Amino acid sequence: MSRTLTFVTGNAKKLEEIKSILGHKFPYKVDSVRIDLPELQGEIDDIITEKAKEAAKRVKGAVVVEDTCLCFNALNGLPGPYIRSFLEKLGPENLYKLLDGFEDKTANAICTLGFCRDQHSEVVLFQGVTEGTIVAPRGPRDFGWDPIFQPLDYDQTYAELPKATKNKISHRFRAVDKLRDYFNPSKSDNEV
Ligand SMILES: O=c1[nH]c(=O)c2ncn([C@@H]3O[C@H](COP(=O)(O)OP(=O)(O)OP(=O)(O)O)[C@@H](O)[C@H]3O)c2[nH]1
Ligand SMILES: [Mg+2]
Repeated sequence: MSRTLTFVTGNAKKLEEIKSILGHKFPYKVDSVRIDLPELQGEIDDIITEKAKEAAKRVKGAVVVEDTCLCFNALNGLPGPYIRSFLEKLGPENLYKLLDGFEDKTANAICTLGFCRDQHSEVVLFQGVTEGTIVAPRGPRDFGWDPIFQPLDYDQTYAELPKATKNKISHRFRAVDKLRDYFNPSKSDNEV
Protein backbone atom coordinates (compact mmCIF):
# COMPACT_ATOMS: atom_id res chain seq x y z
CA MET A 1 0.00 0.00 0.00
CA SER A 2 1.27 3.48 -0.82
CA ARG A 3 2.55 5.49 2.16
CA THR A 4 1.25 8.74 0.74
CA LEU A 5 -2.40 9.70 0.58
CA THR A 6 -3.43 12.66 -1.52
CA PHE A 7 -6.58 14.53 -0.54
CA VAL A 8 -8.11 15.98 -3.66
CA THR A 9 -10.49 18.86 -3.00
CA GLY A 10 -11.17 22.37 -4.21
CA ASN A 11 -12.28 23.35 -0.70
CA ALA A 12 -9.59 24.73 1.62
CA LYS A 13 -11.84 24.69 4.73
CA LYS A 14 -12.53 20.97 4.32
CA LEU A 15 -8.84 20.27 4.03
CA GLU A 16 -8.07 22.35 7.12
CA GLU A 17 -10.61 20.34 9.17
CA ILE A 18 -9.49 16.96 7.82
CA LYS A 19 -5.84 17.69 8.66
CA SER A 20 -6.76 18.91 12.13
CA ILE A 21 -8.92 15.82 12.79
CA LEU A 22 -6.22 13.40 11.57
CA GLY A 23 -3.56 14.95 13.80
CA HIS A 24 0.16 14.28 13.49
CA LYS A 25 0.38 10.56 14.18
CA PHE A 26 -1.54 9.31 11.18
CA PRO A 27 0.83 6.71 9.69
CA TYR A 28 0.60 7.97 6.11
CA LYS A 29 2.03 11.11 4.64
CA VAL A 30 -0.91 13.33 3.71
CA ASP A 31 -0.54 15.48 0.62
CA SER A 32 -3.21 17.64 -0.91
CA VAL A 33 -4.05 18.75 -4.41
CA ARG A 34 -6.49 21.52 -5.15
CA ILE A 35 -8.77 20.32 -7.96
CA ASP A 36 -12.48 21.11 -8.18
CA LEU A 37 -13.49 17.72 -9.59
CA PRO A 38 -16.62 17.26 -11.69
CA GLU A 39 -19.51 15.64 -9.81
CA LEU A 40 -22.23 13.37 -11.13
CA GLN A 41 -25.86 13.94 -10.24
CA GLY A 42 -27.54 11.11 -8.38
CA GLU A 43 -26.89 8.98 -5.32
CA ILE A 44 -24.06 9.82 -2.97
CA ASP A 45 -22.21 6.49 -3.33
CA ASP A 46 -22.13 6.86 -7.12
CA ILE A 47 -21.04 10.50 -6.90
CA ILE A 48 -18.15 9.77 -4.55
CA THR A 49 -17.05 6.63 -6.42
CA GLU A 50 -16.77 8.48 -9.72
CA LYS A 51 -15.10 11.44 -8.02
CA ALA A 52 -12.48 9.15 -6.42
CA LYS A 53 -11.73 7.32 -9.68
CA GLU A 54 -11.32 10.59 -11.56
CA ALA A 55 -9.02 11.89 -8.81
CA ALA A 56 -6.89 8.70 -8.89
CA LYS A 57 -6.60 9.00 -12.66
CA ARG A 58 -5.44 12.62 -12.45
CA VAL A 59 -3.09 12.17 -9.49
CA LYS A 60 -1.78 8.76 -10.62
CA GLY A 61 -1.68 7.49 -7.05
CA ALA A 62 -3.66 6.81 -3.89
CA VAL A 63 -6.31 9.46 -3.27
CA VAL A 64 -9.04 10.43 -0.86
CA VAL A 65 -11.95 12.61 -1.94
CA GLU A 66 -14.84 13.95 0.09
CA ASP A 67 -18.42 14.84 -0.59
CA THR A 68 -20.65 16.64 1.87
CA CYS A 69 -24.44 16.53 1.82
CA LEU A 70 -26.86 18.59 3.88
CA CYS A 71 -30.18 16.74 3.92
CA PHE A 72 -33.38 18.42 5.15
CA ASN A 73 -35.77 15.76 6.42
CA ALA A 74 -38.85 17.82 5.51
CA LEU A 75 -37.58 17.88 1.91
CA ASN A 76 -36.91 14.13 1.78
CA GLY A 77 -33.16 14.65 1.89
CA LEU A 78 -32.77 17.64 -0.46
CA PRO A 79 -30.60 19.64 -1.07
CA GLY A 80 -28.37 16.62 -0.24
CA PRO A 81 -25.40 16.44 -2.64
CA TYR A 82 -26.59 19.63 -4.38
CA ILE A 83 -25.97 21.73 -1.28
CA ARG A 84 -23.05 23.61 -2.86
CA SER A 85 -25.25 25.08 -5.62
CA PHE A 86 -28.05 25.86 -3.18
CA LEU A 87 -25.63 27.62 -0.87
CA GLU A 88 -24.02 29.59 -3.70
CA LYS A 89 -27.38 30.78 -5.04
CA LEU A 90 -29.25 31.32 -1.76
CA GLY A 91 -26.70 31.97 0.98
CA PRO A 92 -27.34 30.76 4.55
CA GLU A 93 -30.33 33.12 5.17
CA ASN A 94 -32.41 31.91 2.28
CA LEU A 95 -31.29 28.32 2.69
CA TYR A 96 -32.81 28.46 6.16
CA LYS A 97 -35.98 30.01 4.74
CA LEU A 98 -36.49 27.01 2.46
CA LEU A 99 -38.00 25.33 5.52
CA ASP A 100 -40.54 28.12 6.15
CA GLY A 101 -43.90 26.41 6.19
CA PHE A 102 -42.45 23.10 7.37
CA GLU A 103 -42.67 22.15 11.01
CA ASP A 104 -39.83 19.66 10.75
CA LYS A 105 -36.53 21.58 10.82
CA THR A 106 -34.33 18.53 11.36
CA ALA A 107 -31.45 17.74 9.03
CA ASN A 108 -28.52 15.40 8.62
CA ALA A 109 -25.02 16.52 7.71
CA ILE A 110 -23.34 13.66 5.87
CA CYS A 111 -19.67 13.38 5.00
CA THR A 112 -18.58 10.62 2.64
CA LEU A 113 -14.92 9.92 2.00
CA GLY A 114 -13.80 7.79 -0.92
CA PHE A 115 -10.38 6.12 -0.93
CA CYS A 116 -8.97 4.83 -4.21
CA ARG A 117 -5.53 3.20 -4.38
CA ASP A 118 -5.26 3.67 -8.14
CA GLN A 119 -7.65 4.19 -11.00
CA HIS A 120 -8.15 0.42 -11.46
CA SER A 121 -8.98 -0.31 -7.79
CA GLU A 122 -12.34 -0.44 -6.06
CA VAL A 123 -13.27 2.70 -4.15
CA VAL A 124 -13.66 2.23 -0.37
CA LEU A 125 -16.23 4.50 1.31
CA PHE A 126 -16.34 5.90 4.85
CA GLN A 127 -19.40 7.83 5.97
CA GLY A 128 -20.16 10.02 8.95
CA VAL A 129 -23.54 11.50 9.86
CA THR A 130 -24.36 14.21 12.40
CA GLU A 131 -28.00 14.98 13.17
CA GLY A 132 -29.11 18.51 13.80
CA THR A 133 -31.63 21.28 13.31
CA ILE A 134 -31.72 24.07 10.72
CA VAL A 135 -31.87 27.44 12.50
CA ALA A 136 -31.67 31.15 11.59
CA PRO A 137 -27.98 31.92 10.89
CA ARG A 138 -25.80 32.52 13.95
CA GLY A 139 -22.03 32.81 14.25
CA PRO A 140 -19.11 33.51 11.91
CA ARG A 141 -19.69 33.15 8.17
CA ASP A 142 -16.34 31.70 7.16
CA PHE A 143 -17.55 28.20 6.28
CA GLY A 144 -20.60 27.45 4.16
CA TRP A 145 -23.76 26.46 6.00
CA ASP A 146 -22.12 26.16 9.44
CA PRO A 147 -24.19 29.17 10.75
CA ILE A 148 -27.54 27.41 10.15
CA PHE A 149 -26.70 23.89 11.39
CA GLN A 150 -27.19 23.28 15.11
CA PRO A 151 -26.13 19.76 16.08
CA LEU A 152 -28.50 17.73 18.24
CA ASP A 153 -27.92 18.21 22.00
CA TYR A 154 -26.05 21.53 21.46
CA ASP A 155 -27.40 25.06 21.77
CA GLN A 156 -24.81 26.56 19.41
CA THR A 157 -24.49 26.24 15.66
CA TYR A 158 -21.45 24.61 14.04
CA ALA A 159 -20.25 28.17 13.32
CA GLU A 160 -20.59 29.26 16.97
CA LEU A 161 -18.96 26.16 18.44
CA PRO A 162 -15.19 26.24 19.02
CA LYS A 163 -13.45 24.54 16.06
CA ALA A 164 -12.11 21.81 18.35
CA THR A 165 -15.66 20.99 19.49
CA LYS A 166 -17.03 20.88 15.94
CA ASN A 167 -14.13 18.60 15.00
CA LYS A 168 -15.08 16.12 17.74
CA ILE A 169 -18.74 15.73 16.79
CA SER A 170 -19.00 16.66 13.13
CA HIS A 171 -20.06 14.56 10.16
CA ARG A 172 -16.49 15.02 8.91
CA PHE A 173 -14.96 13.81 12.19
CA ARG A 174 -17.12 10.66 12.12
CA ALA A 175 -16.08 9.83 8.55
CA VAL A 176 -12.38 10.62 9.10
CA ASP A 177 -12.43 8.48 12.27
CA LYS A 178 -13.56 5.48 10.17
CA LEU A 179 -10.87 6.17 7.58
CA ARG A 180 -8.29 6.40 10.36
CA ASP A 181 -9.42 3.02 11.73
CA TYR A 182 -9.01 1.50 8.29
CA PHE A 183 -5.42 2.71 7.94
CA ASN A 184 -4.43 2.52 11.58
CA PRO A 185 -6.54 -0.05 13.44
CA SER A 186 -4.67 0.48 16.75
CA LYS A 187 -5.62 4.19 16.65
CA SER A 188 -3.23 5.42 19.31
CA ASP A 189 -3.66 9.11 18.46
CA ASN A 190 -7.34 9.79 18.47
CA GLU A 191 -7.14 13.27 19.93
CA VAL A 192 -8.22 16.24 17.88
O1 LIG B 1 -20.82 24.97 6.74
C1 LIG B 1 -20.28 23.99 6.25
N1 LIG B 1 -19.72 23.08 7.09
C2 LIG B 1 -19.12 21.97 6.66
O2 LIG B 1 -18.62 21.17 7.45
C3 LIG B 1 -19.09 21.78 5.25
N2 LIG B 1 -18.57 20.84 4.47
C4 LIG B 1 -18.84 21.20 3.20
N3 LIG B 1 -19.52 22.35 3.18
C5 LIG B 1 -20.07 23.06 2.01
O3 LIG B 1 -21.10 22.22 1.45
C6 LIG B 1 -20.90 22.09 0.04
C7 LIG B 1 -20.45 20.67 -0.22
O4 LIG B 1 -20.15 20.43 -1.56
P1 LIG B 1 -18.94 19.49 -1.94
O5 LIG B 1 -18.84 18.35 -0.99
O6 LIG B 1 -19.01 19.19 -3.38
O7 LIG B 1 -17.67 20.42 -1.62
P2 LIG B 1 -16.78 21.39 -2.54
O8 LIG B 1 -17.29 21.36 -3.94
O9 LIG B 1 -16.69 22.70 -1.86
O10 LIG B 1 -15.34 20.70 -2.46
P3 LIG B 1 -14.81 19.38 -3.24
O11 LIG B 1 -15.98 18.72 -3.89
O12 LIG B 1 -13.79 19.87 -4.22
O13 LIG B 1 -14.18 18.52 -2.17
C8 LIG B 1 -19.87 23.15 -0.31
O14 LIG B 1 -20.53 24.36 -0.58
C9 LIG B 1 -19.04 23.27 0.95
O15 LIG B 1 -18.44 24.54 1.12
C10 LIG B 1 -19.69 22.74 4.42
N4 LIG B 1 -20.27 23.84 4.93
MG1 LIG C 1 -17.63 19.62 -4.93
